[in-house]
Amino acid sequence: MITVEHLSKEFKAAVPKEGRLAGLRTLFSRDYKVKEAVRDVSFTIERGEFVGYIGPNGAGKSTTIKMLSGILHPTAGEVRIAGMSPHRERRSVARMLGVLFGQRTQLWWDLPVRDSFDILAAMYGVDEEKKLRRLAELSELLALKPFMATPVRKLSLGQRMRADIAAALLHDPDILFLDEPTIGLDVIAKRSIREFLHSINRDLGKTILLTTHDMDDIEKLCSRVIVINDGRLGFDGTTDGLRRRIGLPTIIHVTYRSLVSPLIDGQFNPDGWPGQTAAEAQERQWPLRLTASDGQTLTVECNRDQLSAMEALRLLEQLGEIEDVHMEEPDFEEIVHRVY
Ligand SMILES: Nc1ncnc2c1ncn2[C@@H]1O[C@H](COP(=O)(O)OP(=O)(O)OP(=O)(O)O)[C@@H](O)[C@H]1O
Repeated sequence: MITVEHLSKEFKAAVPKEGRLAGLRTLFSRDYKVKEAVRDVSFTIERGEFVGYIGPNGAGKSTTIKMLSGILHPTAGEVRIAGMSPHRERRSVARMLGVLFGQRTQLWWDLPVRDSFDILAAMYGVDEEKKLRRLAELSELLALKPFMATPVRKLSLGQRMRADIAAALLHDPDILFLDEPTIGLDVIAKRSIREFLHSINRDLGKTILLTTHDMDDIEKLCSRVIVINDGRLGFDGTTDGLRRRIGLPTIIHVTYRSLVSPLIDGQFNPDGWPGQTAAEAQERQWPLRLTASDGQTLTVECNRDQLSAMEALRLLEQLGEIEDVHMEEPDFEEIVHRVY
């Protein structure tokens, strides 16, 4: 559905001058600094995928989305949307795309929301009957009714974002590019937008590329994540794959009814685990690391790359009769920070 091959974008910016009339001299200067915002990025996205496109500030996310939607022309490389170039076949591609930049509205600030929808429908060639049907559906799903007659400047941020999402979907595009659709929203507004996005992906098969700094959005919505850092692609795979690659341990708290003490000096018995071979014990290849012991409760770290949760539990069972188990998966935000 979306193919990106060796995509790069350079920006030229005038080097600022200092001293008298600095602004004017910068304006007429021929000294440029080149910023490589996106460098040799390649990926493909299949129909119906929900992909997170993440990276730290200034990584090149918005620049990529602008190239994917034909707003910016790449310095090198190619983008294909359903086989078409968003730059050369802009009109045809625009019909397939809905784009949202959460930081900027595409609605008319002083006009009632309804009027903005009318203008957008006319721009996209959506006929009256289809427009009314789409608006009725979107208004129901995104609860737009109470503020359809309100000028955009008077909307709350959550209302404005819902109106902007409706605007991006008015012409029923197959693909959505969403740049920070939950920025600045409270927990409830975020949840309602997340649920809406999840349902249009799952039930209507919309292909979605989502850029956000909110790792909860990514974890809850995206099966796949692409990480970009300093313009370069750093990771492309599943969210689980990202967890495995970073290898932060799962923390397991086990409370025993009676503990067959595996501990000597606060460490696991160096003679090995029950069930461990002598050779494994000798090499001290402990599959779990003990981080705390408090009476009947042990806290251990388990590297899920080496050991599944079931295997870890089977081992822990051999130390005594288990009363309760609590597992803490590594925080996704923490994982992502390690990739940045
Ligand atoms: N029009 C422009 N002219 C010059 N430099 C630009 C321009 N647009 C973006 N840049 C630079 O390109 C780099 C990537 O910017 P981009 O907006 O794509 O990052 P981003 O990943 O979306 O960041 P953020 O998360 O902060 O929105 C930044 O260093 C930015 O300053």
